Amino acid sequence: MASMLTQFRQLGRKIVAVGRNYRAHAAELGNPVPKKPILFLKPTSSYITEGEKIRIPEECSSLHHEVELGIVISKNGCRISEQEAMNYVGGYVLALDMTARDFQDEAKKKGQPWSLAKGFDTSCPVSNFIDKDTLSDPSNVRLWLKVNNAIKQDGSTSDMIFSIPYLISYISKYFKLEEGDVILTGTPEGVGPVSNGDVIEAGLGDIISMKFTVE
Ligand SMILES: O=C([O-])CC(=O)C(=O)O
Ligand SMILES: [Mg+2]
Repeated sequence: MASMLTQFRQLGRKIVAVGRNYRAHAAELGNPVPKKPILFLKPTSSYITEGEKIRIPEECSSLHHEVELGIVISKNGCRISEQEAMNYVGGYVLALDMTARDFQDEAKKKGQPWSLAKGFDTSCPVSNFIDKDTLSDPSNVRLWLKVNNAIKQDGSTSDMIFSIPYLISYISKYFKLEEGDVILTGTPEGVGPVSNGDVIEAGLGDIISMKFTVE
């Protein structure tokens, strides 16, 4: 189970993240609903696994949690059709797209990239690898997140604007997808700040849960 995770870390494959894929999350930050997927990359050096701590980046005053379903790609492909897309899914991973919201707000205002806001060390905590068969319907699964035991995010992947097959097809028009790549599919509403000492617990239905401490 964990071997695939170790493998995608060692391969150093890319993390392609999708922004604003849930209407309610776009709305809560005052952003328009996108007509096309918004894509950004996180470096593989941002991965951490349970036992490692989330570190608030230097000079960040608003570190936000975003719980997301991650798709792990099983084979290389370009220009994958929507019909073929699910054949490229090797499994799933529960992920946090930790975001330095103040950095992102500043970047948005200045028309600058989000790399620092989204790609700093420890910004991509992930669960153990989830086998494809364990998650029979990725298009309808609960995503939840608690901070210090208080529920903050409680959504369903059924509210995604762009479906998993659509995202795989769209992304692969521009980026070659490779074995071990991870696609982060966006966060539902309820994002918010965390502080030093907070414990973040997140889960995918009752299939998997994970815990990370902010330090
Ligand atoms: O920072 C944002 O709001 C965009 C994003 O990653 C998401 O919607 O998951
Ligand atoms: Mg996100």
